[in-house]
Amino acid sequence: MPENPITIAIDGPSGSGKSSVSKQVARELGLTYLDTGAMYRALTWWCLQQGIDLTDTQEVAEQALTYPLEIGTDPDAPSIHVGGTDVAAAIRETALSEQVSHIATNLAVRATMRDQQRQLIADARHAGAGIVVEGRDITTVIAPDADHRFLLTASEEARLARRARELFDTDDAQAIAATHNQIVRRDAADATVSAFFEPAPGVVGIDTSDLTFEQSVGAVLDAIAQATPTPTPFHTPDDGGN
Ligand SMILES: Nc1ncnc2c1ncn2[C@@H]1O[C@H](COP(=O)(O)OP(=O)(O)OP(=O)(O)O)[C@@H](O)[C@H]1O
Ligand SMILES: Nc1ccn([C@H]2C[C@H](O)[C@@H](COP(=O)(O)O)O2)c(=O)n1
Repeated sequence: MPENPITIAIDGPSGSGKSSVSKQVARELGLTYLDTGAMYRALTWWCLQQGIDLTDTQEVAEQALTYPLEIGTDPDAPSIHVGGTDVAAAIRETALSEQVSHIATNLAVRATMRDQQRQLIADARHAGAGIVVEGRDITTVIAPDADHRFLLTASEEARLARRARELFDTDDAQAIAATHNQIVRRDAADATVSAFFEPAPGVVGIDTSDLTFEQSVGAVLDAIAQATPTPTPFHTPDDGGN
């Protein structure tokens, strides 16, 4: 268990690779992993289940305070339940992805999510575990004091192709067109409340457009290694420096 558990914050637009890269970085460094986007998705699922109008900002904000979320932080088995129901698959469905921005642009919801996410990070640290946290506002709002902060980017073309391949197993023109709402339209809405296209000062930007997945993970790990000072051996004044 690390004595001084680190926090690694990773942001980026849709399809930049932040979820898959963050999970792998957490595995390789033996850290826990928090997918904050899953929390917005889970609240969306819950509100839809309750028949709540997602544009009713006050009602949705009240649900954010009380919805029965349980989120696991094991990068090998990230789990998410709402009211005891496993929602891991349901929150990735296209229909839900196309509605989650109603929730993510609700400023009262964001304030509640900020408190909940900071508490989850604090819980991990108190348990002696480091954590990789990914989303849209982790480097800037949730954990601006994180030990390492990254913004993963990729060209729109690369991001559309990745998501099309994930959803349809092909990146032909029809698949790209069907993916447009989930990437371009959603990012445009989400970018009205968070800045995730350009790295904030002090945040390391990594363009993954022309990288393989493994190279993206390597770029993050290399940057962490370079920024981590190697301990210098301790010498007493009379040991001659040996
Ligand atoms: N160079 C790369 N870096 C990261 N992921 C890549 C790369 N090349 C291809 N991929 C693939 O692209 C997909 C990226 O999906 P991922 O869910 O990680 O993105 P995301 O940024 O978290 O998107 P969203 O915010 O919509 O969930 C994965 O299937 C991943 O394997
Ligand atoms: N810190 C965060 C995390 C996510 N969001 C928004 C952006 C998306 O519309 C939605 C789902 O995120 P994804 O699973 O696609 O990463 O939640 C946000 O605003 N802030």
